[in-house]
Amino acid sequence: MAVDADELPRLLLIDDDPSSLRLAAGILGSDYTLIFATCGRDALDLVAETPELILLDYQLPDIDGLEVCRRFKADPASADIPVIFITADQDPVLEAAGLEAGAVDFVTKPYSAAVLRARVRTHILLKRKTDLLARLAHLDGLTNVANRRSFDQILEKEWRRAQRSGRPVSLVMIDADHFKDVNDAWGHQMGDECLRGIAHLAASQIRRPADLLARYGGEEFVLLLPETDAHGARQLAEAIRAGIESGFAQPAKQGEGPALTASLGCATLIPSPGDRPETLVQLADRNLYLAKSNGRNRVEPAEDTP
Ligand SMILES: Nc1nc2c(ncn2[C@@H]2O[C@H](COP(=O)(O)OP(=O)(O)OP(=O)(O)O)[C@@H](O)[C@H]2O)c(=O)[nH]1
Repeated sequence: MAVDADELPRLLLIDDDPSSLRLAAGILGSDYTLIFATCGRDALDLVAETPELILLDYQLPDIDGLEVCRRFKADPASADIPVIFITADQDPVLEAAGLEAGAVDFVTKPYSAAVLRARVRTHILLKRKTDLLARLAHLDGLTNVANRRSFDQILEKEWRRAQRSGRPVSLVMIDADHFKDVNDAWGHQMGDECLRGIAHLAASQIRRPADLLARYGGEEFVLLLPETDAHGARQLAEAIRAGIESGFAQPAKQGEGPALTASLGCATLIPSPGDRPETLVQLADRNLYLAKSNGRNRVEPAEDTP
Protein backbone atom coordinates (compact mmCIF):
# COMPACT_ATOMS: atom_id res chain seq x y z
CA MET A 1 0.00 0.00 0.00
CA ALA A 2 1.39 3.43 -0.88
CA VAL A 3 1.34 5.28 2.43
CA ASP A 4 3.37 8.15 3.82
CA ALA A 5 5.85 6.75 6.38
CA ASP A 6 4.86 9.51 8.82
CA GLU A 7 1.26 8.45 8.60
CA LEU A 8 1.34 4.69 8.76
CA PRO A 9 -2.11 3.36 9.64
CA ARG A 10 -2.33 2.17 13.25
CA LEU A 11 -3.25 -1.43 13.97
CA LEU A 12 -4.19 -2.85 17.35
CA LEU A 13 -3.02 -6.46 17.69
CA ILE A 14 -4.63 -8.40 20.55
CA ASP A 15 -3.23 -11.82 21.38
CA ASP A 16 -2.06 -13.39 24.65
CA ASP A 17 0.63 -15.42 22.88
CA PRO A 18 3.86 -13.40 22.44
CA SER A 19 5.08 -15.62 19.58
CA SER A 20 1.83 -14.94 17.64
CA LEU A 21 2.29 -11.21 18.20
CA ARG A 22 5.90 -11.43 17.00
CA LEU A 23 4.82 -13.31 13.88
CA ALA A 24 2.13 -10.73 13.02
CA ALA A 25 4.57 -7.90 13.78
CA GLY A 26 7.12 -9.39 11.37
CA ILE A 27 4.50 -9.47 8.61
CA LEU A 28 2.84 -6.10 9.21
CA GLY A 29 5.44 -4.01 11.07
CA SER A 30 6.90 -2.23 8.05
CA ASP A 31 3.54 -1.00 6.70
CA TYR A 32 1.72 -0.16 9.92
CA THR A 33 2.25 1.34 13.34
CA LEU A 34 1.48 -1.53 15.70
CA ILE A 35 -0.10 -1.33 19.13
CA PHE A 36 0.00 -4.53 21.19
CA ALA A 37 -2.38 -5.87 23.83
CA THR A 38 -2.07 -9.24 25.51
CA CYS A 39 -5.40 -9.29 27.34
CA GLY A 40 -8.94 -7.99 26.86
CA ARG A 41 -8.68 -5.33 29.52
CA ASP A 42 -5.56 -3.77 27.94
CA ALA A 43 -7.25 -3.96 24.54
CA LEU A 44 -10.28 -2.02 25.81
CA ASP A 45 -7.92 0.67 27.14
CA LEU A 46 -5.63 0.81 24.11
CA VAL A 47 -8.47 1.28 21.65
CA ALA A 48 -8.39 4.91 22.80
CA GLU A 49 -5.25 5.24 20.64
CA THR A 50 -7.63 5.19 17.64
CA PRO A 51 -6.34 2.30 15.56
CA GLU A 52 -7.78 2.02 12.06
CA LEU A 53 -8.10 -1.76 12.34
CA ILE A 54 -8.09 -4.36 15.11
CA LEU A 55 -6.76 -7.93 14.89
CA LEU A 56 -8.35 -9.87 17.72
CA ASP A 57 -7.60 -13.36 18.99
CA TYR A 58 -10.56 -15.42 20.20
CA GLN A 59 -8.89 -16.77 23.28
CA LEU A 60 -7.78 -14.22 25.81
CA PRO A 61 -6.91 -14.82 29.46
CA ASP A 62 -9.37 -12.40 31.04
CA ILE A 63 -12.24 -11.36 28.76
CA ASP A 64 -13.38 -13.62 25.94
CA GLY A 65 -12.48 -12.25 22.46
CA LEU A 66 -16.14 -12.25 21.41
CA GLU A 67 -17.03 -10.13 24.42
CA VAL A 68 -14.15 -7.73 23.69
CA CYS A 69 -15.48 -7.34 20.15
CA ARG A 70 -19.02 -6.69 21.43
CA ARG A 71 -17.70 -4.01 23.78
CA PHE A 72 -15.78 -2.31 20.97
CA LYS A 73 -18.97 -2.25 18.91
CA ALA A 74 -21.10 -0.97 21.80
CA ASP A 75 -18.84 2.05 22.36
CA PRO A 76 -19.45 4.87 19.82
CA ALA A 77 -15.73 5.78 20.04
CA SER A 78 -14.65 2.36 18.70
CA ALA A 79 -17.80 1.06 16.98
CA ASP A 80 -16.56 1.98 13.49
CA ILE A 81 -13.12 0.38 13.79
CA PRO A 82 -13.13 -2.87 11.78
CA VAL A 83 -12.24 -6.03 13.72
CA ILE A 84 -10.64 -9.10 12.12
CA PHE A 85 -10.75 -12.23 14.26
CA ILE A 86 -7.71 -14.47 14.37
CA THR A 87 -8.66 -18.00 15.28
CA ALA A 88 -6.85 -21.30 15.64
CA ASP A 89 -9.82 -23.44 14.65
CA GLN A 90 -12.02 -23.29 11.62
CA ASP A 91 -15.32 -23.58 13.44
CA PRO A 92 -18.25 -22.17 11.44
CA VAL A 93 -20.28 -21.68 14.63
CA LEU A 94 -17.51 -19.59 16.16
CA GLU A 95 -17.08 -17.72 12.89
CA ALA A 96 -20.80 -16.89 12.78
CA ALA A 97 -20.66 -15.73 16.41
CA GLY A 98 -17.74 -13.43 15.56
CA LEU A 99 -19.58 -11.90 12.62
CA GLU A 100 -22.67 -11.48 14.84
CA ALA A 101 -20.48 -9.67 17.35
CA GLY A 102 -19.51 -7.18 14.63
CA ALA A 103 -16.27 -8.53 13.12
CA VAL A 104 -15.68 -7.88 9.42
CA ASP A 105 -13.43 -10.85 8.65
CA PHE A 106 -11.60 -13.97 9.82
CA VAL A 107 -8.07 -15.23 9.52
CA THR A 108 -7.31 -18.81 10.57
CA LYS A 109 -3.99 -19.78 12.12
CA PRO A 110 -1.61 -20.77 10.67
CA TYR A 111 -2.08 -18.01 8.13
CA SER A 112 -0.10 -17.07 5.05
CA ALA A 113 1.75 -13.76 5.33
CA ALA A 114 0.44 -12.68 1.92
CA VAL A 115 -3.19 -13.38 2.87
CA LEU A 116 -2.89 -11.52 6.18
CA ARG A 117 -1.29 -8.52 4.43
CA ALA A 118 -3.96 -8.51 1.72
CA ARG A 119 -6.88 -8.74 4.17
CA VAL A 120 -5.53 -6.01 6.39
CA ARG A 121 -4.87 -3.73 3.41
CA THR A 122 -8.38 -4.33 2.00
CA HIS A 123 -10.09 -3.49 5.28
CA ILE A 124 -7.96 -0.39 5.87
CA LEU A 125 -8.82 0.88 2.37
CA LEU A 126 -12.52 0.16 2.94
CA LYS A 127 -12.42 1.95 6.29
CA ARG A 128 -10.77 5.00 4.73
CA LYS A 129 -13.36 5.13 1.95
CA THR A 130 -16.18 4.82 4.46
CA ASP A 131 -14.69 7.59 6.62
CA LEU A 132 -14.29 9.84 3.58
CA LEU A 133 -17.90 9.27 2.50
CA ALA A 134 -19.12 9.98 6.04
CA ARG A 135 -17.15 13.25 6.06
CA LEU A 136 -18.40 14.29 2.62
CA ALA A 137 -21.98 13.54 3.61
CA HIS A 138 -21.69 16.28 6.23
CA LEU A 139 -19.93 18.94 4.17
CA ASP A 140 -21.28 21.60 1.86
CA GLY A 141 -19.67 21.05 -1.55
CA LEU A 142 -19.25 24.74 -2.43
CA THR A 143 -17.87 26.19 0.79
CA ASN A 144 -16.51 23.12 2.62
CA VAL A 145 -18.26 24.07 5.85
CA ALA A 146 -20.85 21.79 7.48
CA ASN A 147 -24.03 21.31 5.48
CA ARG A 148 -27.64 21.65 6.56
CA ARG A 149 -28.00 17.98 7.50
CA SER A 150 -24.99 18.18 9.76
CA PHE A 151 -26.29 21.40 11.33
CA ASP A 152 -29.70 19.83 12.04
CA GLN A 153 -28.09 16.85 13.77
CA ILE A 154 -25.65 18.90 15.85
CA LEU A 155 -28.33 21.44 16.79
CA GLU A 156 -30.46 18.59 18.22
CA LYS A 157 -27.49 17.31 20.21
CA GLU A 158 -26.44 20.70 21.55
CA TRP A 159 -30.05 21.55 22.36
CA ARG A 160 -30.37 18.42 24.50
CA ARG A 161 -27.05 19.20 26.15
CA ALA A 162 -28.23 22.74 26.96
CA GLN A 163 -31.49 21.33 28.37
CA ARG A 164 -29.44 19.19 30.74
CA SER A 165 -26.90 21.84 31.71
CA GLY A 166 -29.25 24.83 31.91
CA ARG A 167 -26.65 26.84 29.93
CA PRO A 168 -27.60 29.18 27.07
CA VAL A 169 -27.23 28.24 23.44
CA SER A 170 -26.99 30.89 20.72
CA LEU A 171 -27.55 30.93 17.01
CA VAL A 172 -26.48 33.54 14.46
CA MET A 173 -27.98 33.59 10.96
CA ILE A 174 -25.87 35.29 8.31
CA ASP A 175 -27.47 36.27 5.01
CA ALA A 176 -25.59 38.04 2.20
CA ASP A 177 -27.33 41.26 1.17
CA HIS A 178 -28.78 41.78 -2.30
CA PHE A 179 -27.04 38.65 -3.43
CA LYS A 180 -29.22 38.39 -6.49
CA ASP A 181 -27.70 41.69 -7.65
CA VAL A 182 -24.19 40.35 -7.00
CA ASN A 183 -24.90 37.36 -9.23
CA ASP A 184 -26.61 39.49 -11.87
CA ALA A 185 -23.82 42.08 -12.01
CA TRP A 186 -20.75 39.89 -11.55
CA GLY A 187 -21.84 36.45 -12.65
CA HIS A 188 -22.70 33.30 -10.78
CA GLN A 189 -19.06 32.20 -10.47
CA MET A 190 -18.12 35.40 -8.69
CA GLY A 191 -21.22 34.86 -6.51
CA ASP A 192 -19.88 31.42 -5.60
CA GLU A 193 -16.48 32.92 -4.75
CA CYS A 194 -18.16 35.44 -2.48
CA LEU A 195 -20.01 32.66 -0.64
CA ARG A 196 -16.69 30.87 -0.13
CA GLY A 197 -15.25 34.15 1.13
CA ILE A 198 -18.06 34.64 3.65
CA ALA A 199 -17.67 31.05 4.89
CA HIS A 200 -13.92 31.51 5.24
CA LEU A 201 -14.27 34.80 7.09
CA ALA A 202 -16.95 33.48 9.47
CA ALA A 203 -14.92 30.31 10.14
CA SER A 204 -11.87 32.42 10.98
CA GLN A 205 -13.85 34.25 13.67
CA ILE A 206 -14.99 31.26 15.68
CA ARG A 207 -12.78 30.25 18.56
CA ARG A 208 -14.29 27.35 20.47
CA PRO A 209 -14.18 23.75 19.26
CA ALA A 210 -17.92 23.32 19.90
CA ASP A 211 -18.89 26.30 17.70
CA LEU A 212 -20.31 25.19 14.38
CA LEU A 213 -20.53 27.11 11.12
CA ALA A 214 -22.86 25.61 8.53
CA ARG A 215 -24.32 26.59 5.19
CA TYR A 216 -28.02 26.72 5.86
CA GLY A 217 -28.95 27.06 2.20
CA GLY A 218 -28.38 29.40 -0.75
CA GLU A 219 -26.63 32.56 0.44
CA GLU A 220 -27.42 31.90 4.10
CA PHE A 221 -25.10 30.57 6.84
CA VAL A 222 -25.69 29.69 10.49
CA LEU A 223 -23.37 29.77 13.46
CA LEU A 224 -24.31 27.55 16.36
CA LEU A 225 -22.70 28.69 19.60
CA PRO A 226 -23.18 26.35 22.57
CA GLU A 227 -22.74 27.79 26.04
CA THR A 228 -22.71 31.32 24.63
CA ASP A 229 -24.87 34.14 25.94
CA ALA A 230 -26.58 36.87 23.91
CA HIS A 231 -23.72 39.32 24.42
CA GLY A 232 -21.10 36.84 23.16
CA ALA A 233 -23.21 35.91 20.13
CA ARG A 234 -23.82 39.55 19.24
CA GLN A 235 -20.10 40.38 19.51
CA LEU A 236 -19.19 37.55 17.17
CA ALA A 237 -21.97 38.52 14.74
CA GLU A 238 -20.77 42.12 14.75
CA ALA A 239 -17.16 41.04 14.05
CA ILE A 240 -18.34 38.99 11.07
CA ARG A 241 -20.54 41.80 9.78
CA ALA A 242 -17.65 44.30 10.06
CA GLY A 243 -15.24 41.86 8.39
CA ILE A 244 -17.55 41.38 5.42
CA GLU A 245 -18.14 45.13 5.10
CA SER A 246 -14.37 45.73 5.18
CA GLY A 247 -13.90 43.44 2.20
CA PHE A 248 -12.35 40.45 4.00
CA ALA A 249 -14.80 38.07 2.34
CA GLN A 250 -13.95 39.37 -1.14
CA PRO A 251 -12.50 36.82 -3.54
CA ALA A 252 -8.76 37.35 -3.04
CA LYS A 253 -7.68 37.13 -6.66
CA GLN A 254 -9.94 39.95 -7.85
CA GLY A 255 -8.62 43.48 -8.00
CA GLU A 256 -12.17 44.65 -7.66
CA GLY A 257 -15.41 42.90 -6.89
CA PRO A 258 -18.86 43.40 -5.52
CA ALA A 259 -19.21 45.50 -2.36
CA LEU A 260 -20.38 42.67 -0.15
CA THR A 261 -22.39 43.15 3.02
CA ALA A 262 -24.48 40.80 5.12
CA SER A 263 -27.32 40.99 7.61
CA LEU A 264 -27.22 38.91 10.76
CA GLY A 265 -29.92 37.75 13.17
CA CYS A 266 -28.99 36.45 16.63
CA ALA A 267 -30.97 34.36 19.08
CA THR A 268 -30.14 33.00 22.53
CA LEU A 269 -32.20 30.63 24.63
CA ILE A 270 -31.84 28.50 27.73
CA PRO A 271 -34.05 25.62 26.66
CA SER A 272 -36.54 24.10 29.09
CA PRO A 273 -37.55 20.46 28.91
CA GLY A 274 -40.06 20.07 26.09
CA ASP A 275 -38.79 23.09 24.09
CA ARG A 276 -37.83 22.36 20.50
CA PRO A 277 -34.68 23.68 18.78
CA GLU A 278 -36.80 25.06 15.92
CA THR A 279 -37.73 27.86 18.32
CA LEU A 280 -34.11 29.05 18.31
CA VAL A 281 -33.95 28.93 14.51
CA GLN A 282 -37.24 30.85 14.20
CA LEU A 283 -36.05 33.52 16.61
CA ALA A 284 -32.76 34.01 14.73
CA ASP A 285 -34.69 34.06 11.45
CA ARG A 286 -37.04 36.75 12.81
CA ASN A 287 -34.09 38.87 13.88
CA LEU A 288 -32.46 38.35 10.49
CA TYR A 289 -35.65 39.61 8.87
CA LEU A 290 -35.51 42.61 11.20
CA ALA A 291 -31.88 43.28 10.19
CA LYS A 292 -32.94 43.23 6.53
CA SER A 293 -35.93 45.48 7.06
CA ASN A 294 -33.93 47.90 9.24
CA GLY A 295 -31.54 48.63 6.39
CA ARG A 296 -29.28 45.51 5.97
CA ASN A 297 -25.54 45.36 6.80
CA ARG A 298 -26.50 45.16 10.47
CA VAL A 299 -26.93 42.80 13.40
CA GLU A 300 -30.23 42.37 15.23
CA PRO A 301 -30.93 42.67 18.07
CA ALA A 302 -28.76 45.79 17.82
CA GLU A 303 -28.28 46.04 21.58
CA ASP A 304 -27.90 43.47 24.31
CA THR A 305 -31.33 42.73 25.69
CA PRO A 306 -31.69 41.76 29.34
N1 LIG B 1 -23.66 32.30 -6.85
C1 LIG B 1 -24.55 31.69 -6.07
N2 LIG B 1 -25.70 32.30 -5.80
C2 LIG B 1 -26.59 31.69 -5.00
C3 LIG B 1 -26.32 30.43 -4.45
N3 LIG B 1 -27.37 30.08 -3.68
C4 LIG B 1 -28.29 31.10 -3.76
N4 LIG B 1 -27.81 32.07 -4.56
C5 LIG B 1 -28.46 33.29 -4.99
O1 LIG B 1 -28.71 34.15 -3.91
C6 LIG B 1 -29.78 35.02 -4.30
C7 LIG B 1 -30.70 35.25 -3.14
O2 LIG B 1 -31.64 36.16 -3.55
P1 LIG B 1 -32.78 36.70 -2.62
O3 LIG B 1 -33.29 35.61 -1.72
O4 LIG B 1 -33.76 37.42 -3.49
O5 LIG B 1 -32.09 37.70 -1.67
P2 LIG B 1 -31.04 38.87 -1.92
O6 LIG B 1 -30.93 39.27 -3.34
O7 LIG B 1 -29.76 38.44 -1.27
O8 LIG B 1 -31.67 40.04 -1.12
P3 LIG B 1 -31.76 40.23 0.46
O9 LIG B 1 -31.49 38.91 1.11
O10 LIG B 1 -33.14 40.72 0.70
O11 LIG B 1 -30.74 41.23 0.81
C8 LIG B 1 -30.49 34.36 -5.49
O12 LIG B 1 -30.21 35.11 -6.64
C9 LIG B 1 -29.83 33.00 -5.57
O13 LIG B 1 -29.69 32.56 -6.91
C10 LIG B 1 -25.09 29.80 -4.77
O14 LIG B 1 -24.76 28.69 -4.35
N5 LIG B 1 -24.23 30.46 -5.57
